[in-house]
Amino acid sequence: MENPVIDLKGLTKCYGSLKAVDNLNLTIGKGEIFGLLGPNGAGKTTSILMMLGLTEPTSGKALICGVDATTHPIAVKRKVGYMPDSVGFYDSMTALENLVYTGKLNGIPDHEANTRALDLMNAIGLGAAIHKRTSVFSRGMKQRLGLAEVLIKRPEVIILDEPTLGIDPAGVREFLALIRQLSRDQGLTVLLSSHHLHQVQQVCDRVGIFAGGKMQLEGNISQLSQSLFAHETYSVTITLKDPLQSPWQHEAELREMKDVTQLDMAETLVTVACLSDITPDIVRFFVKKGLDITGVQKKEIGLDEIYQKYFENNLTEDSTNEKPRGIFHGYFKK
Ligand SMILES: Nc1ncnc2c1ncn2[C@@H]1O[C@H](COP(=O)(O)OP(=O)(O)OP(=O)(O)O)[C@@H](O)[C@H]1O
Repeated sequence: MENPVIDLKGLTKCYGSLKAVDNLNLTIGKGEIFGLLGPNGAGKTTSILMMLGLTEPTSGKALICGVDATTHPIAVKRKVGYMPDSVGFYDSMTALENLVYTGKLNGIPDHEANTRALDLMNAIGLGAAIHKRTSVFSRGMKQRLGLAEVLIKRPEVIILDEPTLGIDPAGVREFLALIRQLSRDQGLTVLLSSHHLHQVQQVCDRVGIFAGGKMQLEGNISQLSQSLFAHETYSVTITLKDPLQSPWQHEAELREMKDVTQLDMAETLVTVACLSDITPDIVRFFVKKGLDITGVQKKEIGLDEIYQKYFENNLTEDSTNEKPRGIFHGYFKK
């Protein structure tokens, strides 16, 4: 990748004999939204702290916009906005006052801080609450205001740690849409650490599964699913009005259809596992054979299945800092 915004080279952090982060190599490009996933204790926060220059690596480097986070932490802090999982405000101040104050702390002149704060309050959907004290803000409102505080210094990268924790589903959708819009419109690079697989899947261009201090899998959802579920990337279940006869005279023909890898038939249900989305071909097949279809259900392999399959195969539940046994280790690395 040319000129990555985040470039981690052999990043390692040891706490005594524990390797919390073990030789992490990762590049994230401008405007990319990268999702960092992993169980508790995997090493996500430690990695983020090293990227922010808040903790020193034992070895390796974290370059942010080309700047070494360890040797130039202040320069990196100017370029990066960090939102922790729980954000705090001065509760006796209004939302606008809090935001302007943060702007001034970042060296933005009064007038400019005020203009930026007002623009941001509207952009994050809190335009009607600018004069409300943050003590009466809901969790979702606080998270939005937290995002505005991160954005007021116009960072090139934002790092969000569990940003949607405690927000209701509608709020989560809006929050993620906002992140995506910022990334697309302004080329903002986003690193999002989360346990919420659906959310990560909705918003991230690329994801990494982190465990035992190492990046175990990395890629976009379709790369990960095709590699882990080589024979069942999609599955289509057809419900028929009447049960099929056994043996069914057209079974061999359906099995031989392009990209079909597996077929299960039970009474009125036919499930076809396939390598690409051939739902229309499958439906056409049944209609041509004169069979009445009452339902079509398509299932795509998502991040939930990828995550589950990875950990089913590699880790036991309570072994968060053990080395995975590694049958997929290195599989998806570029
Ligand atoms: N200051 C510290 N001193 C000693 N060990 C630490 C320290 N900080 C983190 N660790 C250990 O390093 C490992 C990685 O922790 P880290 O907080 O980075 O994980 P995480 O992936 O962010 O977990 P979570 O999802 O629970 O936030 C854990 O085993 C943790 O106990």
